[in-house]
Amino acid sequence: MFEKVALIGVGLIGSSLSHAMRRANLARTIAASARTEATRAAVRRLGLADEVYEHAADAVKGADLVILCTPVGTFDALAQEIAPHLKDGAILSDAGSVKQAVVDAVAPHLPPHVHFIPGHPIAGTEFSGPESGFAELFDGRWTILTPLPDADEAAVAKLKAFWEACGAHVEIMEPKHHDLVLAITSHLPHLIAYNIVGTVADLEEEKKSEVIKFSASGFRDFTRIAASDPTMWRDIFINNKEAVLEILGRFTEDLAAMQRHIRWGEGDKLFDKFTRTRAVRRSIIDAGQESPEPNFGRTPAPKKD
Ligand SMILES: NC(=O)C1=CN([C@@H]2O[C@H](COP(=O)(O)OP(=O)(O)OC[C@H]3O[C@@H](n4cnc5c(N)ncnc54)[C@H](O)[C@@H]3O)[C@@H](O)[C@H]2O)C=CC1
Ligand SMILES: O=C(O)C(=O)Cc1ccc(O)cc1
Repeated sequence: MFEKVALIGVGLIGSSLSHAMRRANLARTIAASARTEATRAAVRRLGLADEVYEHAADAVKGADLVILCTPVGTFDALAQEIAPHLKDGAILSDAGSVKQAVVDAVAPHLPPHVHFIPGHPIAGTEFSGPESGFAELFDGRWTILTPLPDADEAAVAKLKAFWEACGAHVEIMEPKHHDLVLAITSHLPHLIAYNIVGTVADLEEEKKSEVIKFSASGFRDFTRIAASDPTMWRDIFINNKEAVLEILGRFTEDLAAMQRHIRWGEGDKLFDKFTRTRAVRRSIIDAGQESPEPNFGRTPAPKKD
């Protein structure tokens, strides 16, 4: 599909993209850039790229498709660095979890001959780094593309075909709409997990060890999410401030209502709420968005010897 694809950053998403591209034979050459020698050594050892560079500017030379796979807070500087080196007609995309801030950070640096089409695979795990990726990560999951209004249709179609060949379903959205949807479905749950596990982390030692000893699966599920990469999630909240604060406002109102129901013994109100939430779970399962196998698509494939 592409002569040369450049992956900037080879963590969970970059390495999974490499595996998915190899699986479907989507690139004749995969180039990658990674800042540290340790990551570059892992990339070579795992065969994740044919060309490995320290600097993004070197990796993008001659690439038909470039995908930024680093935390979103790095995109502004990276776009500045690579802009002069991008090939005529190259597609530049990304995997960042927020979209309007990415458009604002990247687009101003780009020359007109580059097709910038932001993207976001709604697939991941709490693991990071080049060893954590696997080819099946995107299978049956959504990737959202947020092209600008004047985007080249052929380039959008090509990037869509690329993600489909990586196993994903593709949807096109406005960046701001994406950010609001993801604030609800992904960013708020992560914030809640960081908060609940943070509350436990701040308990005095004796209580904390009891929580760990007797932790039920509900709390364990939160610890999985709260183990996600701190840099990545710091950048997501800082760059999706408006939508996260909007949805957090609603969340705190609903939480206060539940607090009231408990205080006043309004069991019927709690029962109604829990009945409605159960229906949401049901509809996710019916829509095929949750596999019967626990944590499918969120845990890495077993390591091969
Ligand atoms: N982890 C997840 O579940 C998902 C993450 N994303 C998005 O994909 C992007 C990548 O995330 P992951 O692969 O999970 O992260 P990761 O932490 O596994 O990998 C990121 C890589 O970028 C490198 N990096 C960091 N700063 C850099 C810089 N200034 N210049 C060059 N390289 C730098 C890191 O060393 C690391 O190798 C993020 O923007 C994230 O929001 C999207 C969907 C799911
Ligand atoms: O591991 C989980 O539960 C996730 O929610 C993974 C994830 C993290 C960030 C994204 O932008 C998309 C998916």
